[in-house]
Amino acid sequence: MEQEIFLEKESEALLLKFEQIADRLSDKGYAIIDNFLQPDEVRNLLEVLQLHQEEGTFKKAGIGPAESVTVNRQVRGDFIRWIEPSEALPPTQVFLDRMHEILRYINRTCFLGLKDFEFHFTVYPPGTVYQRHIDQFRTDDHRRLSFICYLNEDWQHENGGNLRLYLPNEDGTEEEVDVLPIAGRLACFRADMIPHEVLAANRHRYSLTGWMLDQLNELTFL
Ligand SMILES: O=C(O)CCC(=O)C(=O)O
Ligand SMILES: [Fe+2]
Repeated sequence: MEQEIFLEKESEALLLKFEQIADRLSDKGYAIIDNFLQPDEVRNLLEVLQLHQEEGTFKKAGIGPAESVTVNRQVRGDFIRWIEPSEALPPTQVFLDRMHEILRYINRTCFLGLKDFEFHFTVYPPGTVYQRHIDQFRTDDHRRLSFICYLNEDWQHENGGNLRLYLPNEDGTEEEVDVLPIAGRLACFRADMIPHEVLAANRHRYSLTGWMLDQLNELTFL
């Protein structure tokens, strides 16, 4: 009985978060939601991330075949490990299920016609950055919304590593919003509209990064 009441409260709280995501995305083009992941979910996902590190399945992230490795490293210093849903470990599956729920909620409320998503685990070693960019960099790109969930326990301002969003004003100027990558926090934004960058941190910076797509995932490589 108590468990049921607890679950009800949990799903109410989650629904409230989905509402906030949808409202803020349509209103301002971005949303920052705290406690999107509970501390135990963060811990479990960190364990999976560590497991993937031990397996050696993280790869240096790329920015396109034309770039040289050195240029690439200056532009983007993270290591990534794509999630294959059919092979996801239980904590990752819980996370993917939540993303499915969000996708359905956003489609009901925002009419974006989202069809699928893709996510990877991400590690930024100390001192690495991702320079200013937009996630939907080509017109035939199917990324509509960017989602980042941070997994950094006990992260302080002194640790750096902010996500910096550049919000376009109507008069052509920009407003900067800095987001500290604290555990459980979700940052999401319009992939086609909002330039952003990752600033250097003095600790390893862990996250799950992904995109809501307007086409089924397996087709995006065609
Ligand atoms: O980790 C972040 O805060 C943002 C990552 C990012 O911009 C990207 O992977 O495209
Ligand atoms: Fe990005």
